Amino acid sequence: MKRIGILTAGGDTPALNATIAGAVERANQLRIEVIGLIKGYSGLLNPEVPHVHLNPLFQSIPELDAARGGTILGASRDYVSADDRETIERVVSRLNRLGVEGLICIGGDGTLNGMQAICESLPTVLAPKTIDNDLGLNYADEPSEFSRVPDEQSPKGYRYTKAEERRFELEEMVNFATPGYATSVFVAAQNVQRIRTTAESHRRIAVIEVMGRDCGMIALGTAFGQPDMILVPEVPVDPEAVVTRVLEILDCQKHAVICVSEGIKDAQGHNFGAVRTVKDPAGNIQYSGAAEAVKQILVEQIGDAFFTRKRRNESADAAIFCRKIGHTQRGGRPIRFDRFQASQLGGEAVDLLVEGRHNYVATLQYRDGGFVHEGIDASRLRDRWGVIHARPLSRSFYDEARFRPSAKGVAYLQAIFSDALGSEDLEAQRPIFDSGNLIRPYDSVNFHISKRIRRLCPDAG
Ligand SMILES: Nc1ncnc2c1ncn2[C@@H]1O[C@H](COP(=O)(O)OP(=O)(O)O)[C@@H](O)[C@H]1O
Ligand SMILES: O=P(O)(O)OC[C@H]1O[C@](O)(COP(=O)(O)O)[C@@H](O)[C@@H]1O
Repeated sequence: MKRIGILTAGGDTPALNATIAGAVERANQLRIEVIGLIKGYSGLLNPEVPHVHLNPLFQSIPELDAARGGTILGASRDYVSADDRETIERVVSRLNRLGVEGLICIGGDGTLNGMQAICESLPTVLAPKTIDNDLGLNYADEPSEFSRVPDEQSPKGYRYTKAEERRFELEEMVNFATPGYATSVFVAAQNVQRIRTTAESHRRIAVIEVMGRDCGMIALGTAFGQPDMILVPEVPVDPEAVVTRVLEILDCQKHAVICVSEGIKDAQGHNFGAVRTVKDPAGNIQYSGAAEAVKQILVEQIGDAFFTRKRRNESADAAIFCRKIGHTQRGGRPIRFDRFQASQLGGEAVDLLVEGRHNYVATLQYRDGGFVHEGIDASRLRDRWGVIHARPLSRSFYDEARFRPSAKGVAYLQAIFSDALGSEDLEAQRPIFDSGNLIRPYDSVNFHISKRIRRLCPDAG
């Protein structure tokens, strides 16, 4: 194999450049050229296929820095339909014209679905990414637990349901954690800590919303910031139980911090917040307002009198505030766990292509108290209809009565985070007060990369 392509698709994470850097480093050792494809699948759909040679003379370009968040290649959510054979053939012929003999897609479950269309014509490997940590399986036979049930509300006329999960050991998990997750938990947990002291001083209730779509992994990880309660999408939220617990907490500490995952649901499966369909045939939806919905319940159930009687704010509305951590969870420098594991998985993806694997996934496995990297056939992640489902947070990781991680959840988090941060991560915070920041404009990597971008002469059509 002389030349491979690499792209980053889906929502970005802080660890994408680390994965690219790891892949390029391994390719340098093997003397393979790496062509970076700009803006995910969008670049492949563009007849000019904007691209960058990432390792001229088998040396990484200086813009590629594993410690820099985001992706120097850009990312998008453009859809590649497996049914549109004409477009797929054009995409493959463009990659052939570029001399690309194998493709690494850095992405999550959506990216893997998109990759399926190409893998029949070109060897492809997925290097995982997603802050949501929903790419993988809790145990190998999990896909067989999904069934289809009729649903008139759904455009397809059906939806998927999952049987009760079985007991499993942590070592059975397929893709234990995904690069990007650790940094987002680091950011979210720090935010929880920061919001805590102001809620405490002013005797208020803070409702903090974190990302994750329908997976409560990020919310679970915020336990490191010691919120009083965590609400996750996998466990239906019972408003009465939430109010009771909040009152108990207020009774002993006069304030409360609640962390809610953006996708939390009630017993009927309805989302607490608003669900907005985005123009993405992949079916991605955007959640918003889960924290506000929880606040509303508390305002109505606890009422103004409770707060005024205790001279804690003039109303329930004033006493309860919401904060959405938002895209700060996806941005900035990756912490050591993400930098290291992302680079390793990037390298593993190159090795898998060189071994001649088609449609494979480079995964992180937990074995004997440490991590190993392993290639698996992507079909292992599919159910009997060929669908890849987002991995849910295992209910065994969550203590429903205490709204906290269970003992098993604690063991899972410890495995990832006990050595996740390096002293260099703390040192990297120092330059924030560099007085040069006050006078120098931001030096955008896009500006430098755009000088390196090359294009194919557009093909017919
Ligand atoms: N079933 C599918 N078929 C083709 N392309 C898909 C499919 N699902 C997702 N994609 C595409 O893969 C890319 C990444 O998907 P997305 O869901 O945004 O992120 P992630 O890979 O993190 O799950 C997007 O460009 C999306 O349009
Ligand atoms: O950037 P957008 O389009 O607002 O997307 C927000 C979504 O992206 C994520 O950060 C990551 O999603 P993907 O890994 O599926 O790309 C979700 O947690 C969140 O719901």
